[in-house]
Amino acid sequence: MTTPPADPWPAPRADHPVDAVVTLPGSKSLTNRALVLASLADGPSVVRRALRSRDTSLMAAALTSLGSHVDTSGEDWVVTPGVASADAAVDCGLAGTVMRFVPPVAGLSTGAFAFDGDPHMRTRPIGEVLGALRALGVTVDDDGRGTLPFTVRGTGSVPGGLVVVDASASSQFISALLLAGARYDRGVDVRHDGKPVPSLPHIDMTVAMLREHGVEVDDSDANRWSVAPGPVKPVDHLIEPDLSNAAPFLALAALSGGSVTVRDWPRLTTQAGDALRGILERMGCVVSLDDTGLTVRGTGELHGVDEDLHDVGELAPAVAALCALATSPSHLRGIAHIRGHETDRLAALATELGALGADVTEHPDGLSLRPAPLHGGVFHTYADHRMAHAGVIVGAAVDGVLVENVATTGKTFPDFAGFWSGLL
Ligand SMILES: O=C(O)C1=C[C@@H](OP(=O)(O)O)[C@@H](O)[C@H](O)C1
Ligand SMILES: C=C(OP(=O)(O)O)C(=O)O
Repeated sequence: MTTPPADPWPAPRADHPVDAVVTLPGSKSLTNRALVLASLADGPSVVRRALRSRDTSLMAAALTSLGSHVDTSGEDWVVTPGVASADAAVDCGLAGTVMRFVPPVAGLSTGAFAFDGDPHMRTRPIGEVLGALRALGVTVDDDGRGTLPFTVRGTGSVPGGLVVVDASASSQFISALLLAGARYDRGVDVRHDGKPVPSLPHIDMTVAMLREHGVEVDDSDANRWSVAPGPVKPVDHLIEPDLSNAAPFLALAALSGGSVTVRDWPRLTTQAGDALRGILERMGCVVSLDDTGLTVRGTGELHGVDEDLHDVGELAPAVAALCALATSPSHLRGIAHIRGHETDRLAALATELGALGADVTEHPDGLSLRPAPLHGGVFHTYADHRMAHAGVIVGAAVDGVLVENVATTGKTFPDFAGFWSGLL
């Protein structure tokens, strides 16, 4: 048992170039997709090197409530599909993947499944998924606000078919319908109608994993994804390290002028975090990928950048923190949708970086930052793991930064504070 970190937590300073080789925990997005697909398969699957964190434990518990057996006792999790024998409550915590991916699966189980989550989760959007499920033949009871709480009444089968959604608030709306769609009587044909869908690499990840499970997916037209009805083959997945959670560690090399290697960085991946390679290079780092992993070397230069992060919005908090330390202005664009993440990340970043002296302007769809001297103070996280990452990045470069509720990193990274301190 690790001791909980102090709250607020004095973020350790990197007062020397940090040289480290790190092995990071598995990807949240890959683990939770692997668990969902395993629960829909026609035999048991193994999820190797599963991420053990709050979001993935909530997913395992949710799928257990729907009748699957999920053995999480070892490093490799074993999922045996099944159907529920009783009504159940599903706790989504603050996990978008649980709130969006599980209701379409619940329609295939039998019983009344009552979904709820953390207080902030009741403000994150889900209405488009609930509307789509109704159009596909699933009964959903809610109060009409399009948020938690709601109840899915599963009957053991879902007619499926064509559905139109506006997924401009979250790519997870599309992934959710695709993941369960092969098990619907007519499959699903999902069309997006609205402003551009954010985080497209995450939909590509869904499609790639469905294909690994033998599911036929047609994504040849923009804004349309069609999943043919059919069985989901059991597959053993080896989970890659979480590349988005690599951001603070690579940032440490960038800001301290050191060198950090993240072991087992895949040469080919569907993870959005892979975009860090280009972003850090544009900020002035030397980046190389070899058989050991990805190495980022800080050069002593940290340039500002102009980045459209629409596809990789989950990187925005860490990138914004680095931009606040850069020696030239930055503009981060295309990320209005991250206002619907664990907190309104644009408002939270503007407030918290600003409180430490950053010259930051909040725009409807992004942030701009100009060089300014930073100082210590309390950095609030709003229960958002990636806000905590932003706080520790600034704290590594600036004296006296205290990160409130650093333990919120447990959403996707066990004992983050202990691991981080171990490098400094
Ligand atoms: O499907 C997924 O695993 C995710 C999709 C993205 O969500 P949005 O499309 O809501 O940005 C991403 O930001 C989130 O961290 C994980
Ligand atoms: C947006 C995120 O999470 P979630 O899966 O809860 O949407 C995130 O991890 O940055």
